[in-house]
Parts: sequence; C-alpha cells; structure tokens
Amino acid sequence: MVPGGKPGGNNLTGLLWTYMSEPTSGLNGRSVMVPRGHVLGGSSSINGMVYTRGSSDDYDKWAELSGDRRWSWKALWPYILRHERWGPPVGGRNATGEYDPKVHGYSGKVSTSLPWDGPVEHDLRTVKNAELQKEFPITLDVNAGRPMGVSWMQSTIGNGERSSASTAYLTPEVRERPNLTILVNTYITRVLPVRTTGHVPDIRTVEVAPRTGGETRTLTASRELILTAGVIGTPQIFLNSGIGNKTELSALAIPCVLDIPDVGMGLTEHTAANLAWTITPRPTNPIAQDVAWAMWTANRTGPYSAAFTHQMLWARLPVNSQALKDFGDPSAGPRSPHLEMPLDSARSAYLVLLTPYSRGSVKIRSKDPFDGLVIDLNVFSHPFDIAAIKEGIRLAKRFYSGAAWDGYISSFNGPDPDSLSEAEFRTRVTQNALTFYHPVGTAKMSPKNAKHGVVDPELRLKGASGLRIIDSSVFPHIPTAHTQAPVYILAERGVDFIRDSWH
Ligand SMILES: Cc1cc2nc3c(=O)[nH]c(=O)nc-3n(C[C@H](O)[C@H](O)[C@H](O)COP(=O)(O)OP(=O)(O)OC[C@H]3O[C@@H](n4cnc5c(N)ncnc54)[C@H](O)[C@@H]3O)c2cc1C
Repeated sequence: MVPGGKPGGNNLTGLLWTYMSEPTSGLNGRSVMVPRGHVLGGSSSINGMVYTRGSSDDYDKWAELSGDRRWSWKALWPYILRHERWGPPVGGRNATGEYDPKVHGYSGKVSTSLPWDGPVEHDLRTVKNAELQKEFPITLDVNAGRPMGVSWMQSTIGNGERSSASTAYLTPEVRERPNLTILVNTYITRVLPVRTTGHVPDIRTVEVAPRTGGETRTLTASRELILTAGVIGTPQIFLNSGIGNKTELSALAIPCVLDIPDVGMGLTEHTAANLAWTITPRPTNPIAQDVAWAMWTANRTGPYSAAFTHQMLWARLPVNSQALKDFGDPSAGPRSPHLEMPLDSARSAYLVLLTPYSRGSVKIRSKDPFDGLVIDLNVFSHPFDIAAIKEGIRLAKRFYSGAAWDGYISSFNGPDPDSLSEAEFRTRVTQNALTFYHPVGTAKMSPKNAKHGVVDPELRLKGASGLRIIDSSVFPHIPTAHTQAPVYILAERGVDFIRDSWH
C-alpha cells in the first residue's frame, strides 16, 4: 500500500464509514465527518500512519482509573514493544540521533520507521531554535514516555509501505489458518445472550447481516466473543442489543438486557486550531510527481514512501497559564503534553489540543440497526478547551518568533488572541477547527466493582460473561498520542488476558 497516496489521490470510496456528527457549536455550528475505516484493518488501513504512544503518565492514569496496575506504563512495557517492528528509513540515510534505539521493538508485527528524507531547511531551523529557545528542546524520541519538545516523526511504514493491522497481523500465512474465517461486507447488528444465569447474561452470540440489510444469521462462540468494532461501532452494537441506558433504550422500544448507562458516553476527541504564518523558504527543486512515482515503484523510496511531516512539537501549557489556573490540569501528569503541532509547514499549521475536558456521546436513532447514529462530538464545549488553545497559540507564536526563523517566517496570520476580541477569536478558531479523528472512550474501562464504566480491567463487559471488548472505545482516558499505537498496546495486553483465562 502506498503510504503517501497514489498520484491523483486515493479513492477511498467504500473504504470509509462516512458518519457525520451532529451540528456542533464548538465547530461554529458545523457537522463534520467522523471517518472510520470500513475495510480489513479498520481505521489503521486509512489513517495518517503517525506512530506515537503517548506519555508514561497517560498509562499510569489508565492504571489509576481502572484500579489495576497492569495498565501502568511500566507493567505495559513488554506489550509496548511487542507489537512493533522498528526498521531503518528507506533509502538508507543515516538517522542516528533522530530516535532512541532502546525504546523500540524489533520483532513485532507492525512496522515503524522514520521518514526517508531530511533534514530539510525547516528541520535544521528547528534544531537551531532549540539551541536559542530553551522552552523548545529537541527530544531524542517521542515514544520514550516523555514526549515534550521537538522530535522526529515516526510512522507505521515499513520498507516504504503502509503497515496496518491488516497487513501486519492478517498475513497470507495467518489467512490460511483452518480455524480462521473472514467475512467481509458483513455487518454485526447485535450481540445476544446464549443463556442467563441468575442476572448474568452469557453473551457469546453475534447476529450478522449483509451491509445492505437483509437476512440475518447468528454465530455463537464456544468460549468468548471478542468485539473490536471501534469507538462508534462498539456502542452502536451494544445499544442495538439492549445494553445501555435502560430509560433511553425503553424510549426506543428496545428491551434492556443490561442497564449500563455509560455505553456511548464520554466520547473524547482531539481538536485542532488551524494557524497560518507567512513563510519564505529558500527555493528548492521539488521532485516531480512522475519521478516520485518512479522512485516508489522502483525501490519504495521517495515522497510516496512517506507520511506528511518530519518533526512535531509537543508542549505543556506554562504552569502560570490562565487556563490551568481557572480550570485545573486535565492532563494525566507532567509528562503529558497539552499540545501538539506538526512542523512540516507553518503556512498552514495545526495546533492540536491533546487534553480536552469536553466529552461527547454516540447514540442510536431507532431500534433499526441500519438507521443512522447521533454522534455528538461536543468539542470545545468546556471553557478550558478554547482557553488552552488560546494559550497554545501564544506558545506557537513564541516558537516561530525565535531568531532561528529570521528570513524564513515573517509574520503570524492568526487567529491571534492578542489582536482579536474574545468573540472574534472564538469564531475564527471554531469555524476552521478540525477534529483529529482520534475519538475514544465510549465503553470505558473501570475498576472491577465500580458501578460506572462499561468493561472491567480485563476488558470484559460488566454484568455479563462471555464478551470482551478490545478497541479504542475502552480507553478510560484519551492518551496524548495519535491513537493507533495505544490500540495496538491495548490489544497485545488484551490477548494475554484471553490466553491466561483460557489456560
Ligand atoms: C482518517 C483517519 C486518520 C487517522 N490518523 C491517525 C494517525 O496518523 N495515527 C494514529 O495513531 N491514529 C490515527 N487515526 C486513529 C486510529 O487509526 C484509530 O484510533 C484506531 O485505528 C482505532 O482502532 P480501533 O480498533 O478502535 O477501531 P477501528 O480501527 O476503527 O476498527 C473498527 C473495525 O470494526 C468494524 N466495524 C464497526 N462496526 C461494525 C459492525 N457493526 N459490523 C462489522 N464491523 C464493524 C470497522 O469496519 C473496523 O474495521 C486516524 C483515524 C482516521 C479515521
């Protein structure tokens, strides 16, 4: 699979669930697409391939919120390495000093690497900037548990090709296993109990139908069902199955199998403000598209072998910032950045809020499993989130105003909190804000006996037997990361829970 997209662009028709959000006041009234991968490998087959794990504090927070130390960074370390197969950048450039070899896995399934080219002018100026502005140091490796600073971008790319959950785990040998059957274009409508003992349903049957509707049939697992339908699909299937808020289910005439009010609640998403600077880089000789394509087809190098940026800035809000004073710190701890900014171009940059307080939800419209969903992203609904973006923009302005950028970046084109009124600033940010396609947390993990949450720390559906969930819906807290690596970490940990319980 071509990482950088084919010449003329990728045709994603049929490869996406093109969900739309509800109109969102935090997006200036816009409905936005909530894409998910409708393809083997799910969203990992269509994502931006950025590979970041988040901070050690993020996982320690998972351990705290789940009441189970097995989710801490230290306890997860073998699983953090287990999924990864780190490789050199294609083309053979020397990447020494751009990563820490001690913090990578080398024998896992998911390929990861640094970009094929660089450093380019922007990267060199960033290094110079780190010498001049102590606030923005270079960090050897974003994936060592302390992302703060500027680091080189790592991607789920191996040998110049996309590495997805499908290419990594569903290899030709695995597909030949006699005990594996893959049904494509098949839609899970519900999960069903095979029996109920006392008040505990044993949920091991799955009801499936063609994606276009029509005849349903059921399949029953002899041991357990593992549901991996993602942050939208998992709550949708549960709600269709009568697992959710009893009052809301009865309003839709769906018999309640398990009253778990948190199903579909707590959706957390990263949102980004769109920023712009005037930039005058030295003229370079860009590689023509046909030459780039020839490079990729010949030996999997060149622009088509890469994702989108070389370096990223990860930063915390200053301790004395008004947003933290007014609302407290939503981050998992001092190693978690509040903000991220990819550094490929300042002409059109994104400042991502990694630690929002805002929460949304996923609900079903009716008892028809093929009916649409109500996806309320609810971003920028908490005042901290816009206040943090405001402070973050000031931080980004400081970053690009150092002497290292002289003759290269001339002016900031906003949105500028220091020249706009409060109302104008909010409008400018929200009308151009992007969601970063990282929603998580609609079926959260919580301590074994806690009334809140949806799954226990071993990822079993609460109040039931026979059913586990292994996807981003169970994240108890959004990591300060692009979310695919945390899913791989969660999945490798989950696999051992399954193994241990079966033996
Ligand atoms: C456009 C985009 C760009 C992204 N960029 C990055 C990035 O650069 N780096 C990064 O780390 N993360 C990125 N992400 C996020 C990351 O890919 C996801 O967080 C991660 O893949 C989620 O994994 P998951 O297993 O929870 O769900 P998914 O990968 O979404 O998998 C869910 C699977 O369940 C299937 N499914 C759902 N409902 C049903 C149903 N009813 N019946 C049958 N099957 C069903 C889906 O088809 C899908 O195959 C991006 C996401 C998107 C959408």
